[in-house]
Amino acid sequence: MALPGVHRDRGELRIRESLEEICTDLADYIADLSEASVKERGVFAIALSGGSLIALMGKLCEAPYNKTVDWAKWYIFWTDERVVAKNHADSNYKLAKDGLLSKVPIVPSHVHSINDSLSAEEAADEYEFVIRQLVKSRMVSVSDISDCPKFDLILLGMDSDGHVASLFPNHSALDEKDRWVTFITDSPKPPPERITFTLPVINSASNVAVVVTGESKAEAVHLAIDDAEPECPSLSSRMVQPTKGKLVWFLDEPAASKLGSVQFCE
Ligand SMILES: O=C1O[C@H](COP(=O)(O)O)[C@@H](O)[C@H](O)[C@H]1O
Repeated sequence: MALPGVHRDRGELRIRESLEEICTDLADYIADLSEASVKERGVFAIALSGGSLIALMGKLCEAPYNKTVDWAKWYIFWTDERVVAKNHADSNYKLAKDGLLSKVPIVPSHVHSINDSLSAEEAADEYEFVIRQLVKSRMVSVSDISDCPKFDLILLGMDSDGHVASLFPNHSALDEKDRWVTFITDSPKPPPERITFTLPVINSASNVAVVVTGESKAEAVHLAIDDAEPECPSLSSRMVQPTKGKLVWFLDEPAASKLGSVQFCE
């Protein structure tokens, strides 16, 4: 059963009973945004996360999406990446390639992953430079408020600690306001070295979707969406507040099970 609604100032909540429903709704959502962006701009600039998200995007590899989405117009980026070889089991690029990109007709030169031969700091700097070039060429739009890149869609997962991308609780990376891409070398979740979009970039997107499933994440979903609690850690998931863009949460019922008295706006 779908429980659509808009949580006051925390975006649209799409709570679904089954993973099957989430996968279908997510595929429709992405396909619709892709069509609208291609119609408006001629391209679709999408940033992927790793983790459970890629499997939840699996419907896009099937009919009708595999034949109806204009894949050649997609430009693909990562919201975060582990600083490991691209063929390493921990690589978000490998996860997406194996689970999605190898199954749809993406243009290889439109796939922008990090240079895995560099240090974390160098990889972050170079990734930001690549994005800056694509903003200059208007392949990626630019926010008229923050001068940050305005991705057409940023897809986030959220771990049970409430982090999105590689922006971990109480980490100094949460405070980064100037860089578009930063790096960490002390990730509490292995591997330790990662690059990540910063919050100004995430919050400059035209659309942000946070896709969260499973009861293990219910407390983090509550902390991310419901009214702030005293002593709540600094959670990047709570700081996802697009300046002008639209925020949508895709939740299964177990992940949404601890949401408080959600004030749905009609
Ligand atoms: O380490 C990471 O974790 C998050 C969440 O993963 P999930 O499996 O709990 O959905 C992921 O979004 C991020 O890209 C990844 O680097």
